[in-house]
Amino acid sequence: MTLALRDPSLLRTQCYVDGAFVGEPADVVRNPATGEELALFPALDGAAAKATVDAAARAFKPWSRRLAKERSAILRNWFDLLIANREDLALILTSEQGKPLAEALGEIDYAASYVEFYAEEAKRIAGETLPSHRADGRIMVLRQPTGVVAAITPWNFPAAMITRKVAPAIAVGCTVVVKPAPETPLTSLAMAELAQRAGMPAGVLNVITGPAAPIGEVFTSHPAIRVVGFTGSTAVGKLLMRQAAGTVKKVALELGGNAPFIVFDDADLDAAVEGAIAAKFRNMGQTCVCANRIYVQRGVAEAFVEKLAAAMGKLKVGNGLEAGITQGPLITGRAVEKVEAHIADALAKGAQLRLGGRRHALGGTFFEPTLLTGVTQAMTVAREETFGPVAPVFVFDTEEEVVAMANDTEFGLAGYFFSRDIGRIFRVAEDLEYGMVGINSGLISTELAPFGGVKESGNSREGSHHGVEEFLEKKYLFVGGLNQ
Ligand SMILES: NC(=O)C1=CN([C@@H]2O[C@H](COP(=O)(O)OP(=O)(O)OC[C@H]3O[C@@H](n4cnc5c(N)ncnc54)[C@H](OP(=O)(O)O)[C@@H]3O)[C@@H](O)[C@H]2O)C=CC1
Ligand SMILES: O=C(O)CCCC(=O)O
Repeated sequence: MTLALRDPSLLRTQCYVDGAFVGEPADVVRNPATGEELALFPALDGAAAKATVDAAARAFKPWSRRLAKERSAILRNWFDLLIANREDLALILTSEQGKPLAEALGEIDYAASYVEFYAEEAKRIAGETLPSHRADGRIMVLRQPTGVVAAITPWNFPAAMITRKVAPAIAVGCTVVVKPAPETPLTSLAMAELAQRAGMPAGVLNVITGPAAPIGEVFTSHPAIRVVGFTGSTAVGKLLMRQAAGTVKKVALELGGNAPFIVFDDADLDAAVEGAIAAKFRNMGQTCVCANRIYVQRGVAEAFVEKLAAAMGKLKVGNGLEAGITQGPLITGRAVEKVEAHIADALAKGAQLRLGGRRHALGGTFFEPTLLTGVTQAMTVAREETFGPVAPVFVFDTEEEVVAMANDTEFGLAGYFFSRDIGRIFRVAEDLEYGMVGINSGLISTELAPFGGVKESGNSREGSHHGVEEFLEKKYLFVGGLNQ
């Protein structure tokens, strides 16, 4: 299949290593909406991954010694090119990932916003002086780039999950090797092409594709790598953490969620429904911050469910490249099977099906937006991330009860609630064991805020001024002998 790109040279199908596009065609990337083959891309082995890390290690010293203002200018050029090419990038993204084109354009803008933010932040990395314990001495703290960073990213946000790791790392003087998900390599390679055009020196940003296990092994054992950044499943995050222990690397994890979405009886129900649609059905429910459990207070439960069903009835499933589509395909057949298993488990344990529940008539991996009621904590949907278009509604009576249910999970990424009671807003916000809480909003993502989780959902923050911390070491200098 050929994509109607304004700039066909953005369709890169080789890895980007040390400033050159390399590698032989091996694996297929397909359009999940049509099953069509889009391109072949390389499968680099562990030795090639090691050589790429070596190149990034060679590039580290010169890059870290460049003036912050120079690094900033190159990132700004990259941002400008990402925006100038947003239509082409979005077309590539929708073609390999499936999300509707309007959402893909939104993701490119979102991805670019991290590059813009950290281009600015590059110039604001300040150290400090501290009161000294000796009259003849001074204490200074330098903040220096950690070294080479490895980034392993998922298919659900093929652009934004890369820039929010790569941009802060490069801004402070680190160099980076990225392994994108095999479902979505083309967006990352197009972004690498634009980084090269932006003037990023060879070795500063590298993108390699290939089997995860040997590449992950190199990333977690190579002595030059100081930080491993990962967004993906909790199981793989734990594996990487174990592997990285051998060389005591920093491991910055952004893992799975099980987001509660709570509607109190004092909420604005229309706003809550709008928020639920945004939080549940963005990217077909394939987002780690997607609402996974919808808790509604008994007095408003039926009214909320009716309004939610009406809003879900307006969602339009289809090929994301067609006008008016709001729900693309799921990423793989495996993802469809997980959604089906969660629905079957809920129905077997007494839930009622209000809407959907089946594969969509379009076939492939398209799935009907599904509404379940009568859901309980005993069902799989209460415990595991569905990562699909299933809205399970639980009913609760009291604030204490719902906070306990919301926190009854090993995950702690995002939570949401709708209420107009100011006392409740602060009580519940403080009691929810989550890294991020959306209050009267179903959308919380922005480059301006620290994104990340607690418990088994992760251990780092991406975005805002906090997002550089993973990539900086503090070095303490003591200067003595000053009063002699
Ligand atoms: N937090 C989030 O945003 C995401 C959460 N998930 C959750 O995970 C579930 C499964 O999705 P899935 O795509 O399989 O997630 P994975 O965690 O398996 O994949 C995410 C990334 O990790 C890589 N990876 C897998 N195994 C290893 C390894 N041994 N060493 C290094 N890298 C590795 C993958 O590469 P490869 O595909 O080549 O194995 C991919 O690039 C979803 O249903 C969802 O619940 C998934 C994606 C994103
Ligand atoms: O699912 C994810 O990990 C990506 C989160 C997208 C966002 O930043 O909102």
